[in-house]
Amino acid sequence: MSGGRFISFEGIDGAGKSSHIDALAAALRAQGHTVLLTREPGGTPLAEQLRSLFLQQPMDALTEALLVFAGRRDHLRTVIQPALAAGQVVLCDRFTDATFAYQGGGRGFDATVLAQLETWVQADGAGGLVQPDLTVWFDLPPAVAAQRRAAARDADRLEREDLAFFDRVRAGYARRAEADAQRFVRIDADQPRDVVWAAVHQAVFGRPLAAGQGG
Ligand SMILES: Nc1ncnc2c1ncn2[C@@H]1O[C@H](COP(=O)(O)OP(=O)(O)O)[C@@H](O)[C@H]1O
Ligand SMILES: Cc1cn([C@H]2C[C@H](O)[C@@H](COP(=O)(O)OP(=O)(O)O)O2)c(=O)[nH]c1=O
Repeated sequence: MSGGRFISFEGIDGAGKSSHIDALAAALRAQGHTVLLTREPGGTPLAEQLRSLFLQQPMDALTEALLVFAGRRDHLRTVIQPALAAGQVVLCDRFTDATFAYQGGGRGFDATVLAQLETWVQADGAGGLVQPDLTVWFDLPPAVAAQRRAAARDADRLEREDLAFFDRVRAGYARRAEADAQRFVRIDADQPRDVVWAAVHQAVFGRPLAAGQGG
C-alpha cells in the first residue's frame, strides 16, 4: 500500500520521547526524506479537539478508548495513510500501543475489545492492518519518569495517576513488545540524554552515530 515508513515513539509519560523526536525528524530530513511529524491523541483538527477532551474531562476507560480510536481513524485516513502513500516518513509520538498500555494496562480494560477496535480502525483495505513499521519504546522505571515530570511540567489528567498505574502501563508496553518483537525496539531511557539519542539513532538508521552527531 505504501512506499513510506511509519515510525512510532512510545513510553510512559516523562520517558523522554519529546526530547528526541525533533532531532530524529531533522536527521531523517538531512538524509533527504520528507518527514511528517505528528502525534496521538491528535494529529488532525478533529483529533486535536478530542485530545483536549480526553486530557481534561473525567471519563471511564471505554470512553477513553473510543475517543482515542475515533481520533486515530481520522488521523489515519486524512493524514497518515496519504503521507505513507506519498512515500513520506511518518514519525508519530504515540500510536495504538499507547491504548493497549494505558487503557488496557493502566486502566485494566479488556484487551480483546481494544483489539477489535484496532481491527476496525486500522483496516488497510487489503485484509491487513496499518501498523508502524518500527516502534521505539522508551522504557524506564515509573519513579524516575515521575521525578522528571515533576521537575518539568504540571500534570495532566493521566499524569496525575500514581506509580502503580504507570507500573501497569509499563507492563502493558512490555506485553505489546513481546507480542510484536520484530516491530519494537526497546531503549533503556534511564540513561544520559546522549546515550538515549545514540540508541534512537541506531534503532532507526541501523548503525551507530558518527562522531559529532549528538542529538
Ligand atoms: N535522558 C534524560 N535524562 C534526564 N532527563 C531527561 C532525559 N530525557 C529527557 N529528560 C527530561 O525529562 C523530562 C520529560 O522528558 P520528555 O521528553 O518531555 O518526555 P515524554 O515526551 O516522554 O513525556 C523533560 O524535562 C526532559 O528534559
Ligand atoms: C495515544 C494515547 C495516549 N494516551 C495518553 C498518554 C499520555 O498520558 C496522554 C497524552 O500523551 P502525550 O502527547 O505523550 O502527552 P504529553 O504531551 O503531555 O507528553 O495520553 C492514552 O491514554 N491512550 C492513547 O491511546
